[in-house]
Amino acid sequence: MAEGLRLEHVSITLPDRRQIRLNDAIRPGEVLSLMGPSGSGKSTILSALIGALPQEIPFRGRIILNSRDITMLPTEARRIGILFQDDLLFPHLSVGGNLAFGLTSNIEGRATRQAEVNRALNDIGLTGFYDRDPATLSGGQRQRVALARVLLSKPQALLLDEPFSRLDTILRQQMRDLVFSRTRNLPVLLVTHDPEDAQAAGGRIVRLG
Ligand SMILES: Nc1ncnc2c1ncn2[C@@H]1O[C@H](COP(=O)(O)OP(=O)(O)OP(=O)(O)O)[C@@H](O)[C@H]1O
Repeated sequence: MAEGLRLEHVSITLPDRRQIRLNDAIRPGEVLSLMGPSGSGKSTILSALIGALPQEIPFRGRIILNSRDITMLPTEARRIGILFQDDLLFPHLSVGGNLAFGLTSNIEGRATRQAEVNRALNDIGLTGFYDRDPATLSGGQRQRVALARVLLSKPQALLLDEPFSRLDTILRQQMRDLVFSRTRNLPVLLVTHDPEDAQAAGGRIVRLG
């Protein structure tokens, strides 16, 4: 398989000497759910994938994204997006300003950037939110903005780190639908404690620990 995210013979040794081993591939449009008890190494795997593993945690194996070996690349060159439980927005910028922030280097011209951000906001049901102060957003709206931000960065793979766990039941369902419908062309790795998240994702489940 050339397209997608491959973890080839990945082995990570945790500080207490436990080993995590993964040899798997996620196709574009597939969601692989990673489950396991607290401390089993789920966040450590995400750190390894984005290239942010602490020096003291040894990593072996290769990470291949769309045929490109990204194992040794710095975080910003990997083209992997990540959505967290609690995404932080710059408080001194508007919602639109936050979203435009990451675009400055690759899209020329203020009007073009603004149009691109407005398209992204429309796409996630936040039409007219460009000038809003992030402090006035609800938890669900913040998660939508975080989703728009990660999609605007045009990742080739997406990691989801418990992105639904702070939301109430109804919002959670809506956010799952939104995330999975907007990421159909990407390989997605979902870290979750919630079996319902994994069920909604509809893909395979890998258990750690
Ligand atoms: N930088 C570090 N220094 C020391 N220990 C670490 C470091 N990073 C992770 N660990 C340890 O590695 C183990 C795995 O942690 P990790 O955060 O990956 O687990 P997790 O499955 O994501 O847990 P949770 O579900 O609680 O988020 C834990 O025992 C943790 O204490």
